[in-house]
Amino acid sequence: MVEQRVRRIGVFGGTFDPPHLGHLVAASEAAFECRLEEVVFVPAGDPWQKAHIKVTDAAARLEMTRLAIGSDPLFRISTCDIDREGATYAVDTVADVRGEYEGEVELFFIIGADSLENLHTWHRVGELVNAVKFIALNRPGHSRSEVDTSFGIEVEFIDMPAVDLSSTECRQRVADGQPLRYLVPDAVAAFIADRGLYRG
Ligand SMILES: Nc1ncnc2c1ncn2[C@@H]1O[C@H](COP(=O)(O)OP(=O)(O)OP(=O)(O)O)[C@@H](O)[C@H]1O
Ligand SMILES: O=C(O)c1ccc[n+]([C@@H]2O[C@H](COP(=O)([O-])O)[C@@H](O)[C@H]2O)c1
Repeated sequence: MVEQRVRRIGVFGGTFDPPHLGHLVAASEAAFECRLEEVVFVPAGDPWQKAHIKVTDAAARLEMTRLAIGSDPLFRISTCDIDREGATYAVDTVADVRGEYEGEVELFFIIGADSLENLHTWHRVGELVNAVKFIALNRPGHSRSEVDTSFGIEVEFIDMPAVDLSSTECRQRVADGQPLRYLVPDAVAAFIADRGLYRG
């Protein structure tokens, strides 16, 4: 009997408002270092921890994420978090993405060091850490030592070439009339310009 290989899949959730080169490098490095056969980008429907800031509508963030990954065969999108009603919880993301595959898959949640520091505040985090392993990426200003791994989380740290860039900075640059050239894929910059996003 031929033994079935367990597929190794990365789950990369984010608000992606907008997606930028930090996200793409993080996904690519995680896939390479952890031998993932696919990375699923999952734009958040309702990122509840960002309720205090204005978040661009989900359809536009989804379209920008589609444009950002382009035709890269390693990347795909899941709309599960946008399709689900209510606050977006990673524990639901992981269950829904698992349901998109037939057979056994091993899921790895890709996360920046800044988000990892807040993991203890996430909804039903005990269930989440039992359901997935984490791949954590360095982010300027955040160090591994600040991460609490005491609650049973399995995490592999990857040292990617540091990208000192955030979606906040991208939005601010547009508001200030500065270019996004080479900070986001060209197609994303064109979409932002066409739609007049982030102009303040
Ligand atoms: N430059 C980066 N390097 C490494 N990880 C990143 C980087 N930017 C974002 N991430 C990670 O990608 C995931 C999704 O991030 P998100 O979409 O919130 O982008 P962001 O740049 O952090 O946005 P914002 O500035 O609006 O908070 C998070 O796990 C975050 O830590
Ligand atoms: O599950 C939670 O409670 C939870 C709280 C905050 C963030 N997340 C997830 O973390 C990912 C990155 O979120 P963000 O807000 O940094 O873009 C995205 O998939 C979110 O749904 C999840």
